[in-house]
This record gives sequence, structure tokens and C-alpha cells, in this order.
Amino acid sequence: MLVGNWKMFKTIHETRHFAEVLGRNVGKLSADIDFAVCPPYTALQVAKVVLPAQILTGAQNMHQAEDGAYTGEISASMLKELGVTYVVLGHSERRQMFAETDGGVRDKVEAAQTAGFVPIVCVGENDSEREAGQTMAVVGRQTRIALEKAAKDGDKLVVAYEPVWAIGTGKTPSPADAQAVIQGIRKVVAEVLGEDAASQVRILYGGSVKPGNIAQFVSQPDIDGALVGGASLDPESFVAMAQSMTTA
Ligand SMILES: O=C(CO)COP(=O)(O)O
Repeated sequence: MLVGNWKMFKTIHETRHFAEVLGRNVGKLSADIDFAVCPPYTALQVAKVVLPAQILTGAQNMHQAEDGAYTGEISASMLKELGVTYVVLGHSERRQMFAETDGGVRDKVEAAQTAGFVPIVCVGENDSEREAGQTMAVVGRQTRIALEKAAKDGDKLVVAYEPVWAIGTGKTPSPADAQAVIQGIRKVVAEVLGEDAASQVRILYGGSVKPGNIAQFVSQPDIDGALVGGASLDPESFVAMAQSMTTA
């Protein structure tokens, strides 16, 4: 699975341009890979219309309430009308800059699944937690709490391991280290949702993924794909990553 998280990048006009270039390269996209991009809310509608059919869309966040006095927030039913498949939840930028909590992410996961979306739950340790040897403790806690109210169906869930220190820095864990953490996450999924869910759930790696390094991550046994920020903004680079995954 290859997912582009566009963060706060791309206007409607720029989204159209991305789709045009991708459309010309659509023959290079393997039918064995699930593709998605997660544009800002303002470009979700146009993205659904102009992107090739095999590129699904995801939102970058969602409020857990059905509706209400929550200025600036977006509900599941609003996303439903836009044909969204996935919702990224608990991204570290939201945890760090917008005070999202483990419990809040849990409530959003429940609301997103109830609405029929597949949440992409992001977990990851920061630099000091990593240096203190707390990676698995932090990632395990984030995963356990996020899944407390989740469906026991691994098809309805994606988890992304994104070490905070690797996001937008050009630094990455070694593929073996990412594999070890993701194997640990799969164990936690088994504890919370059962073995069947754990074997079905897709767990992605994210953090400074680009065409030149994606193959080494996705060829690890427990890594089912990548969640990509910066390198997903350029359509040529998105296609190059898709091609590297095919040969990995
Ligand atoms: O945060 C990320 C995806 O959600 C990763 O971002 P970069 O690929 O830009 O490091």
C-alpha cells in the first residue's frame, strides 16, 4: 500500500496538475498495490473527481462527533459525501501541535470505522523517547489505546509507524529497526483485536520515505507499505515509488 499524506500542501489547481501527470503514467501503477492520497480538505472533492480510479482518497483528520459547535472541524458525514476511503488519525503533527491525545485518537478511530472509513492510525516515538530506549513502550501504548474501541477486523484498519525524528528530516531507522518495531505493533494489535485482525491489518512505515529507499522498507516481512509526506507531492516521484515497490 502506498499512501501520500500531502499535509498543508496543494491548492485545487495544484491537485489538478498532480492528477494530470499521474493520469499520463497510470500504466506504470501495479494493480497489486493499493494507492491513496490524502489532500487537504479543500482539495478532497476535486481529487476524487480528477485522479485515476485506482488512486483512492483519504482525509488527514476528522472530528469524532456527528455534528455540533466545533468551529473549524469536519465530521464523518461531511467526508462521506466526498467519497473518502481513508482517514489519517493521530498523526504526530496533530499530537504535537494540536494537542491530540491517545484517548481522542481512540474516539476518532471508533467514529471513523462506524462511518465506514478505514482509519490510518499513526504512532511513533520522538527523539528523546528513542534515546531513552522507550520506543516500543510509547508505540505500544499509542497503539493499544487507539484500538480500544476498534472493530476486530483487520481489513478495516491501517496502522502507520512514523518515528517523529524521521519525519521531514531525511533520517530514517534502518529497515531492520523499522521491521522490529512494526513486528512489535502487530503483536499489540493481536493482544487488543486478536490474531486474525493482526495478520490482516496493514502496517506502513513513514518518515523520509523516497523513491531511493522505499524498496528496502517494503521488502521487510511485516512492512505492508509506506505513508509518505514530502516525496508524495511530486507526481513523478509518487510513480517512481510505486515502481520501486513493484520490484521490491
Ligand atoms: O509524516 C509523514 C507522512 O505522514 C512523513 O513525512 P515525510 O515523508 O515528509 O518525512
